[in-house]
Amino acid sequence: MKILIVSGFLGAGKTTFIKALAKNTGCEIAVLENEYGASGIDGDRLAGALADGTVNIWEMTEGCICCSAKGDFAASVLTIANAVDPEYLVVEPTGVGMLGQIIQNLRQIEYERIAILPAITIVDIGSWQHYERDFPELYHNQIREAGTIVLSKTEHSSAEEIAAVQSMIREKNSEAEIVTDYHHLDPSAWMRFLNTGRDKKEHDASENPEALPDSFSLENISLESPERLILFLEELIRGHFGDIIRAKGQVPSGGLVLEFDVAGDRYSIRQPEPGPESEAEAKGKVVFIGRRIDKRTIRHRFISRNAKVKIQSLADLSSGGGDFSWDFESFSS
Ligand SMILES: Nc1nc2c(ncn2[C@@H]2O[C@H](COP(=O)(O)OP(=O)(O)OP(=O)(O)O)[C@@H](O)[C@H]2O)c(=O)[nH]1
Repeated sequence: MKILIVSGFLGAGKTTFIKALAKNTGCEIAVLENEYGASGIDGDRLAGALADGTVNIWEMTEGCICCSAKGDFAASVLTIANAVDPEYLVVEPTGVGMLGQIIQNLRQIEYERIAILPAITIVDIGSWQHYERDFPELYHNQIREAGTIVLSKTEHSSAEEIAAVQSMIREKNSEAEIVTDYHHLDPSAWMRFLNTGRDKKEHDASENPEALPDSFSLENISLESPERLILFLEELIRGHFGDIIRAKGQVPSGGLVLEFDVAGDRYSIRQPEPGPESEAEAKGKVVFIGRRIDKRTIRHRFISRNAKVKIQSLADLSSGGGDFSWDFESFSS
């Protein structure tokens, strides 16, 4: 089993890239997601996009895979190797995972049958300056420790914008291959992400990230109509609910189930690709990551039936604790 880590900051485009990788290589791929907050959002999106069932997906929501003190991550990878043994295991850390620590954790279980490939880091061309300024330790760690850097959201970027981000990357990592437009790669070129041979780089697991944001999630919620969702997201990107860096989810809205994403200061809404869960069964699940999140106001914007609320301090999560959840009634009292 070969392990490929696809890292990148919150909302950079990791899940989108993994979908494209699975489709374009046609290889047997399993995915291990480290998610925060409401479970199943990325898993549902991958399952919907790859509905033919050729990909196995697991989620770990109760801990950070950077944390070497907890053996859960390495143990989960070993279990997948022993029980399923896919040709490739793609690991998607949370956007606030320290890449050097994740690779060092995996080193403990590397042997002839488990090979770690050089990691990929996705860099969002529209947000790198902002995130590099606010989270330099974390951001630079993800760039320094990667073997390949893939730029995302470059469709409307100028040559100067691409050159500027390339020069920032080169200062931190002079050896990584930089892929500037993965959406237009030849099908044969996709295999180079998987045919790289083992990772030979030295990795630094000693670094610690700066204070991390918190996460707040709600499940079993809905909205009256699609218009309500638009109004809510407009308020969100204007900062009405705190300093939200990333939000995503799916919400039954009137007669439709809608999927939304907020990354940086932009939002998008779409209908989910058909997956294993039918529209009628689809439950509302939303997660917000940021600082000073106005949880009460957010909660009041949604209609809730036995809503499940979960709050995680991502900083505590990195050291293996700080995760708690309770039902809607006890939250309101
Ligand atoms: N235009 C454009 N949008 C993209 C691209 N990659 C990702 N996106 C959009 O960016 C948003 C976030 O993408 P995801 O793939 O969910 O990002 P992620 O890194 O997996 O997010 P987290 O796991 O929450 O950190 C979604 O709305 C995607 O459709 C890209 O290359 N171009």
